[in-house]
Amino acid sequence: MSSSPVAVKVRGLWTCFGKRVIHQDLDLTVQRGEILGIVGGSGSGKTTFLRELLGLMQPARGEICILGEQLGSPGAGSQRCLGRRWGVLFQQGALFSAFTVFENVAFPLREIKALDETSIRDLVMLKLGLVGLQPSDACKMPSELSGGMIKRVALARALVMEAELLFLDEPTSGLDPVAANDFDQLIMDLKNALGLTVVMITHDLDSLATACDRVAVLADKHFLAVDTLDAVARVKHPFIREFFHGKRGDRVLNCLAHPHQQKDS
Ligand SMILES: Nc1ncnc2c1ncn2[C@@H]1O[C@H](COP(=O)(O)OP(=O)(O)OP(=O)(O)O)[C@@H](O)[C@H]1O
Repeated sequence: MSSSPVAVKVRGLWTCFGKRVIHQDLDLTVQRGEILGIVGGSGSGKTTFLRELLGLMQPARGEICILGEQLGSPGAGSQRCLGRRWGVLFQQGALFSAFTVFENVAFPLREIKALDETSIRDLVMLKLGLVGLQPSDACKMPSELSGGMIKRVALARALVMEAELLFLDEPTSGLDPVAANDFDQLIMDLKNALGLTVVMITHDLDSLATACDRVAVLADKHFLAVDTLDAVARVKHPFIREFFHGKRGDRVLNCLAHPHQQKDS
């Protein structure tokens, strides 16, 4: 296992669909133990970038190093093995609708065929508790769960292999503000308790302000800025002005600058 302080390193990454260039010479470094938020306009290539980080898609050019291992390089540990060190939470949770909560979370453990049923049961129940679900939720079907609970089950499944790194795609989408805030808090608690590194795609300004240590802004095929929210919001670019300085953006940034006033605003 690598002890590098860098969890994700991307260098000179180009993505093309036919002649269309989506990413041009992207560089990104994510430190271990940080929560990085990625924002960008619709179609800027956030999901495509995430797919490349997950090894689901090959970039046209460039290098991606995850937890010290270069994606696609022979002999650097199989991608399957590396996959066990990271977890993914897809936008809609992507639970198996015909499986109970317990079976959904147990699924990756059963796939590796290395644990007996008692160990699987103990691990699943531990992870359900970690994400704030009750033991009685284990036998529920996904159709019986709220949006927030579905995200929590998906998170438990992403963590069940003892992931060191979590990739989250729009984790708070579809949640009301209270559930979204609870979920952000859960991500921060897990980061602190488990030392997780988190890379999340999000449009949610509140998530960026409360949960993310740094923000990467993807626009015009590049990362325009990768910095704290405060610093990023000061970059002069039309996308940043529109995204961070609408009415809601200014409120969030104001709360960030004056946290003691947050309750009054
Ligand atoms: N398989 C594909 N073939 C061709 N073009 C694609 C393919 N996948 C994505 N694209 C194009 O690449 C661009 C980036 O898509 P992507 O889904 O990564 O954007 P995004 O930033 O995640 O957008 P959104 O926020 O709307 O989900 C889009 O213009 C999309 O149409």
